[in-house]
Amino acid sequence: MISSDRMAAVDENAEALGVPRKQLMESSGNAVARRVRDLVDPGASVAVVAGRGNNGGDGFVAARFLDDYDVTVHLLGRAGTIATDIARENWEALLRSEYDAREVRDSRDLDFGTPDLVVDAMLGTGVAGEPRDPERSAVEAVNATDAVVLAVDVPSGVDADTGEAVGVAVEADHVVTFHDRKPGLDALDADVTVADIGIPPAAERFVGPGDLRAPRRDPDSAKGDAGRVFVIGGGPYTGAPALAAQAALRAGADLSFVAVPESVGTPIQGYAEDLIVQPYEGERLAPEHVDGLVETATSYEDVVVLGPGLGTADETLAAVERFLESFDGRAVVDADALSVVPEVETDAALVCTPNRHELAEMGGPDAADLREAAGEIEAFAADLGHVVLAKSREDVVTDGERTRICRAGTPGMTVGGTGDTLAGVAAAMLATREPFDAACVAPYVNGRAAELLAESRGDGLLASDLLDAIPTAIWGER
Ligand SMILES: NC(=O)C1=CN([C@@H]2O[C@H](COP(=O)(O)OP(=O)(O)OC[C@H]3O[C@@H](n4cnc5c(N)ncnc54)[C@H](O)[C@@H]3O)[C@@H](O)[C@H]2O)[C@H](O)CC1
Ligand SMILES: [K+]
Repeated sequence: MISSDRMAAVDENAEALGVPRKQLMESSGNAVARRVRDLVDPGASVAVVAGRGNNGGDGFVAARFLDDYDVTVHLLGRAGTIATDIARENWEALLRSEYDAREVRDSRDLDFGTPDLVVDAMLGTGVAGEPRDPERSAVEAVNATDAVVLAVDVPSGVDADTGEAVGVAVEADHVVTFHDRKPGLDALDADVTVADIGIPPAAERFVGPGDLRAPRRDPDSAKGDAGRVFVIGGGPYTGAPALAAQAALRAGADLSFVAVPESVGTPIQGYAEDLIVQPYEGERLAPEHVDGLVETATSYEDVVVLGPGLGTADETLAAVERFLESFDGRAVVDADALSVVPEVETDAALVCTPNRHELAEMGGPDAADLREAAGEIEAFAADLGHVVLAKSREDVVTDGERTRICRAGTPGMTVGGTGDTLAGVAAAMLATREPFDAACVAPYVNGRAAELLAESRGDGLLASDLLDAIPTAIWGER
């Protein structure tokens, strides 16, 4: 089962893996034609009713695979308004080869005769709202025929995710959908087949550029803002919390707060004027600081980063435990704070970011090759009840049910501090995405940032160099 958002992401990932959309469209159209062959005999009359998006493009391709049928193609609207290059190219291919392909410039001119079969290629996953004319009239005309109706991907007017129709919708007898079932199709009274269109499994398994698409968290629950990040770190170390907090800003967070012992507040503020430093008394985090921190994080719905530079003093780890016991928001847990997670009962939604050694210390698999241990890491995350982003050359991201691999990055990233920037990016992503999504995208962004600097910095890369490259990794290349 695959949602339309995820499908669009996978589609873009496939393109980045060298399987362009036009090729997928060719396979889709071919699959539609094969289904036509199953349903009606050669010589039968087939009307392809096509919209101006890629759903229509699939219909144009299908026509080329049906030369032993009596095919007419009806484009709803003017060819000049075809929305995508690949659909337009396939339309023009029909014209050049003298297929019977017509523009329907006015819905009153809609006349596709009395075909044996109608291919509904009007609207697919790109539909927004109820079908407007000419699609609306065409949907009604299709429903009024006696023809067998074969819908491409999803019956026009039906929402692929919910199965609902806001206005009119095609009453399809058959649906050929692509790559994987769409959740909305289960509700339909139609026979559904799934066609393999040649999307490599890697497009789903590996995090890619498609995953960077618009945030998928419910905009209402995000309160319309890009999030405040609250880094709880520092004491024995000062660089780590500052890197995490700055990376969060570079990845789109609105505000970055750093709660640190007052002994290190001044140097940390000195690193960057963009940070809002909130000092608490003493030289390290201790249980007496926790109630105030929980209250701040909770009242502002901050995404917390817990761990960078905290150290391993007993009272600090007791404070981490106490924090997690009473916090019920979203947090990235990194570094020294990780060892506490398996011991604690928490209502918080956590993204844990262990490296290989920290993973083993948490009770996860002790493996030299994390990718090979992906199954065990998934089982560990299921047990833990939190998302695990296990960092290595190939990161393993899992919520205990789904597991993905992130291959982005460079050898230069073994330098200290890149884990801190990752934690900050993950927090910014967690402000606008679900935890698993955030955990998939964060190492991709951090790794892409390093890739962008590979030529200029090589093995001399510093974690602080990544800060500048993070925005380009997210927004620059799209
Ligand atoms: N990987 C894949 O799954 C592939 C899918 N393919 C097919 O592409 C469509 C989705 O194409 P897209 O261009 O995104 O959208 P649509 O064709 O569904 O529709 C967009 C088109 O329609 C107009 N429009 C939108 N809403 C309405 C409305 N309410 N009334 C009228 N018109 C509307 C909009 O302006 C656009 O012009 C997917 O379903 C598959 O069939 C590809 O083959 C590639 C691989
Ligand atoms: K359709």
